Amino acid sequence: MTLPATGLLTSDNQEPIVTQAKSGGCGCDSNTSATVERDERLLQRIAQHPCYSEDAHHHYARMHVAVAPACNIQCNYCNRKYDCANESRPGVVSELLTPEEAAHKALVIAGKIPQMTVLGIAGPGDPLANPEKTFRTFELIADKAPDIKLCLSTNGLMLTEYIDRIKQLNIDHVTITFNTIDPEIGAQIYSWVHYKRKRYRGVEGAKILLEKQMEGLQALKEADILCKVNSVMIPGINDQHLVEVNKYIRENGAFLHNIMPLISAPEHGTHFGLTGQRGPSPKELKDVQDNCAGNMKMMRHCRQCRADAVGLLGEDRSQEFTKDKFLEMTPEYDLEQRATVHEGIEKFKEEIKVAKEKAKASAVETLHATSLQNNPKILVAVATKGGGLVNQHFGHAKEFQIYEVDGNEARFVSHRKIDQYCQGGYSEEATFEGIMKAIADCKAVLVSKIGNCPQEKLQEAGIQTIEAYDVIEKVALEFYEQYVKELGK
Ligand SMILES: C[S@@+](CC[C@H](N)C(=O)[O-])C[C@H]1O[C@@H](n2cnc3c(N)ncnc32)[C@H](O)[C@@H]1O
Ligand code: SF4
Ligand code: SF4
Repeated sequence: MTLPATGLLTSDNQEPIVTQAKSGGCGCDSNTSATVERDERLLQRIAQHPCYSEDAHHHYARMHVAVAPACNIQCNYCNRKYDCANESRPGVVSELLTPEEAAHKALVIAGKIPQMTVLGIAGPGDPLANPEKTFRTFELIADKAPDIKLCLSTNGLMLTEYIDRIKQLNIDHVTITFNTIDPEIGAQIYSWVHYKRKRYRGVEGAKILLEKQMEGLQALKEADILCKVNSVMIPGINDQHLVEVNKYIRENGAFLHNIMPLISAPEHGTHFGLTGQRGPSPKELKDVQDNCAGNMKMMRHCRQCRADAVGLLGEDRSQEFTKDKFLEMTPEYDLEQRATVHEGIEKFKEEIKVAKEKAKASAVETLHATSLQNNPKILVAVATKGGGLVNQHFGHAKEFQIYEVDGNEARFVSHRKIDQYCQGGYSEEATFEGIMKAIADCKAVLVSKIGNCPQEKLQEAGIQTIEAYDVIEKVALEFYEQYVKELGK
């Protein structure tokens, strides 16, 4: 059965909505049950994928294996030669692996981090410009670890050539980077495209790439493979145009749109880094995401990971599994043990759902009881180590998750990286300034604990601190109740 890849997911940041099928006259509606079944199946396909499901990203981890060094195009924002072990950025990788090493690493990590459910190949180059290494890696892993979902991220140039192989290997999630649907704009983003042994530049190259990407998207739809589209937002080049890209991909079967900010610094040695092309501000990014969100589901929790990232999104454990370390480790992959861990996570997710619903009902009631005419929206910053909980000390956070809260819901909207406040007594003044900049538009910070000094400083800046160890949405909505009560006085 070929599923329509869109249509079920129209609400931003929601999991698939069970659509209301039109009821037939007899009251017994086979359409409804077919739709429910389809939605259920779709839910199952993404429920444990931290990138395709915002909800899953609190609980499940992914890993990338860096087996694909070569690329068949040159994007003006990419330089795979620059490496920094502490930096999390696409294309960055500390060491390349052979398929055998990658499979060994995957099995080691599947044992040590059983919540790791997805293995992706996302470079450092293009997986489909390195087909033998890519597919060999997938084959080895599919054979030994059948419960791990396979995923790949490509510029799309060679997608149609390998679609059968992708389908055969049961790769259920494919990402295409689609920065534009206009070759004139493409000419400003790609310096060359290498196709069928010839190098094309300018509009000619961008046109070939675009045609192949469009064909690739169609092929994924026909093969019933879930497709996420990445678009790098480049102010002054494609920022205004991304709504059109969004419309095109939505109409052509993409499941999810991930608009990511351009990362560009002179020291990265990219064309854009050297020409001073800036990336978007968080507000510019959110505005474009919001403009597209009416149309389709947007991904807002992407962390723009390294090509060898390991762990929950937002935590990078790649340095624990460098080649010298993981080659010494014996794989302890245990299918049953992993299934038990996943069952536990699913049960926990259910509990969180119940807590969220209760908090929501209470917030709606409180809002009604106030004299407020509107339903004000506020932002709160959350320190979390995962699990969908407020559970991290202010001083240990390396990022804050930002939730938009109103009287109906608390909704994840973005994450903001910060330098950790606790530096053992050094440069805390400087890091606090950075933190303030990152969360200046938030009304509260939700943390498991916070020291007196930063708490007072936040208060002076008009940001409240809430200490809690509980479900994020619950804490956020409880704060909201308190906030509207004050506002309504
Ligand atoms: C490193 S690429 C690997 C996969 C594949 N070659 C591709 O480009 O889709 C993974 C993602 O990172 C994005 N990316 C690479 N460099 C970037 C940068 N400097 N800023 C923002 N995104 C970047 C790419 O556009 C792509 O969506
Ligand atoms: S396609 Fe991917 S790997 Fe190739 S240059 Fe662009 S971002 Fe880099
Ligand atoms: S780069 Fe984004 S989509 Fe890819 S693994 Fe990281 S969070 Fe997921």
